[in-house]
Amino acid sequence: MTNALTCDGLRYSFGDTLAVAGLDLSVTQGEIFGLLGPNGAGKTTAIRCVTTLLPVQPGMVRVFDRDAAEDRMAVRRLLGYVPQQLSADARLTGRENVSLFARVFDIPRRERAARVEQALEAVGLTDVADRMAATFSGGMIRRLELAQALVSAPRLLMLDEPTIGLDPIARTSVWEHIQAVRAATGMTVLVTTHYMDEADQYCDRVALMHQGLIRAMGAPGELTAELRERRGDGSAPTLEDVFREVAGSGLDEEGGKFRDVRRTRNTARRLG
Ligand SMILES: Nc1ncnc2c1ncn2[C@@H]1O[C@H](COP(=O)(O)OP(=O)(O)OP(=O)(O)O)[C@@H](O)[C@H]1O
Repeated sequence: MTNALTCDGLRYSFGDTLAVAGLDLSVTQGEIFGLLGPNGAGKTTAIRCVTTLLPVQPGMVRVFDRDAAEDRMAVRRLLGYVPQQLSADARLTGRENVSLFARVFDIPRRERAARVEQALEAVGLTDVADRMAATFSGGMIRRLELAQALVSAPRLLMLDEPTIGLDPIARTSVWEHIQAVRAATGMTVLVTTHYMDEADQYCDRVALMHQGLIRAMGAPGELTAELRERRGDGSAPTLEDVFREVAGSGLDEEGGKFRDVRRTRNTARRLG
């Protein structure tokens, strides 16, 4: 079966900073795959390379067997992307925001209204679709952004820190909608997060990324079981413990550079 996404030695530098240092990754069709790591690990840069927003060399990124360097437009048509920074317009209603994306994606006029309704329904926003987005809670805004991405019926949906800054109830709701959409459509989902507990609960497989490289990859249960075996002391390690072992530090101590933390905090503040 064709992989939804293959990265083969993906590298990307900003000047002297090697943000992604040779990433090898395969995401199977239909899975929810988590790219995990602290601020500054290179997750967003890797995602931007896949979306074709950052240029890559031929052979480094393939989406459903289309090369991101050689077949950029075909790759873009297969993708949905919800960036970490907010992308909904507060002065438009929920429905207007999704309609705007339907026009941007060039969905034929006669299908547009139905596709917008489907997308709003998929994220549970039908009843509030005529309210201004400015009145939405942080969790509702995240779900609205999910609807914006879903309206084009992408085959690979990429979400950058979809639950950052949300309260636990809103986080659960965002994840449940992601799972429901996957179940209904068979869509593949690639999600970045630094919340290990969420990844453990909702992702089929995860890759733990640190300083531009993947340090461990597998189903969360497999990774923790392997560590339990290595330790052999009967303790029940978490994914956070696996990360600590492969990266030499926990996520909290890691911290990231000032600009990475500032960006995360800005997103969290605007949603909170
Ligand atoms: N536009 C940029 N210019 C210069 N350096 C950058 C830029 N974007 C990212 N970097 C650097 O590249 C590295 C990887 O950053 P990236 O944003 O990909 O990490 P991340 O894992 O997504 O973190 P976050 O959780 O903060 O989004 C960091 O060292 C970061 O400072």
